[in-house]
Amino acid sequence: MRVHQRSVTARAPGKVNLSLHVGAREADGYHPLVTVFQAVSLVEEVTATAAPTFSLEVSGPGAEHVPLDGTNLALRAAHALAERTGVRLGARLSITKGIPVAGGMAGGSADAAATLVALDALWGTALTRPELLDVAAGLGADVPFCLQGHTAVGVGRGDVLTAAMAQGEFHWVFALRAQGLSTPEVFRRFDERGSGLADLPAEADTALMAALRAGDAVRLGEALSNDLQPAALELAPDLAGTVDAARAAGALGVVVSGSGPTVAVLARSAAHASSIAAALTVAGVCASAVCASGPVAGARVVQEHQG
Ligand SMILES: C[C@@](CO)(OP(=O)(O)O)[C@H](O)COP(=O)(O)OP(=O)(O)OC[C@H]1O[C@@H](n2ccc(N)nc2=O)[C@H](O)[C@@H]1O
Ligand SMILES: Nc1ncnc2c1ncn2[C@@H]1O[C@H](COP(=O)(O)OP(=O)(O)O)[C@@H](O)[C@H]1O
Repeated sequence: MRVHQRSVTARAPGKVNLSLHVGAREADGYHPLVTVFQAVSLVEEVTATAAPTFSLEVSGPGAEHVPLDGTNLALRAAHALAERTGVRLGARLSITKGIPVAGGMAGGSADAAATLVALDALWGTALTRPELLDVAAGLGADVPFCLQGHTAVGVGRGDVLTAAMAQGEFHWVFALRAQGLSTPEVFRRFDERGSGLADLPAEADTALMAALRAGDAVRLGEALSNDLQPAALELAPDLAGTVDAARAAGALGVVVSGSGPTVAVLARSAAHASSIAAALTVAGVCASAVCASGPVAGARVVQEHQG
């Protein structure tokens, strides 16, 4: 007889940094940031099933590049939640990837955020949002935003969040690169270039925040920026061709997402995004081009099975 265990499935979004200002490296190795995140409709799903010990399986695009050992962010999230709550239970975690691995879109962080939400429900630990955000911040700079979703300004390491006023739906094309970029390596190249010496702004760009409040995609496209982009382009010079091709295809704005190498391309509408994606694919300037929209909600439970 097959025994069905109780399980909970949670979904968490990837992100694009609409602007990313980076200051000089601090003693702890991290860089202070002023960034505006937008959560987008490329998502990860994590199913947590009751089990006496922890185990992990990963499927979907790029799954073969995801570590299955204790460094996996989903497993780290599970252990962090168990420690925080004193729970002595395990879980079988099954991740379905929809966010490019090592793509600058916070795929691993989304797995961690989805795992926290799924296990909080499965184990009945019922942490408050601030408590979950606190556990998330201990796992990585992007994890709190994957939990929160929508559009937000991030300062500190990018983990101190304030929700941003935004209206409307924005249409994106994400040009994916076959090989990812390592976030620490991009920050290292940023340091070598001496790029972090300019003063960090006190707050997020006024023009960008106004464009979000107005739901104005044209002005948002003009306001996109990323201090890590020159370092990412040095490490992956082929990205310059992707950026140029997206501009030539009529994009409202083009920016490397986070530490790259995914190139985020803002379009006027869903149909415009499809035509830009087709143009990038035909031009052969990326491994694939996927359409998505934002903002979307943060990590949340989407299904529960009672077992
Ligand atoms: C660059 C950004 C922009 O949103 O995103 P990604 O491109 O990774 O998606 C983030 O700052 C990345 O966040 P995340 O990937 O969660 O970083 P973590 O795991 O905490 O840190 C990985 C490494 O990145 C560097 N790091 C990260 C954040 C930060 N504010 N300063 C840093 O210098 C450090 O070298 C750190 O050891
Ligand atoms: N659950 C996970 N999914 C993807 N990558 C993970 C995961 N856990 C740990 N990693 C490691 O984190 C690195 C960064 O991956 P990812 O979060 O996808 O990209 P980025 O930090 O560029 O947004 C990967 O190369 C991988 O070694």
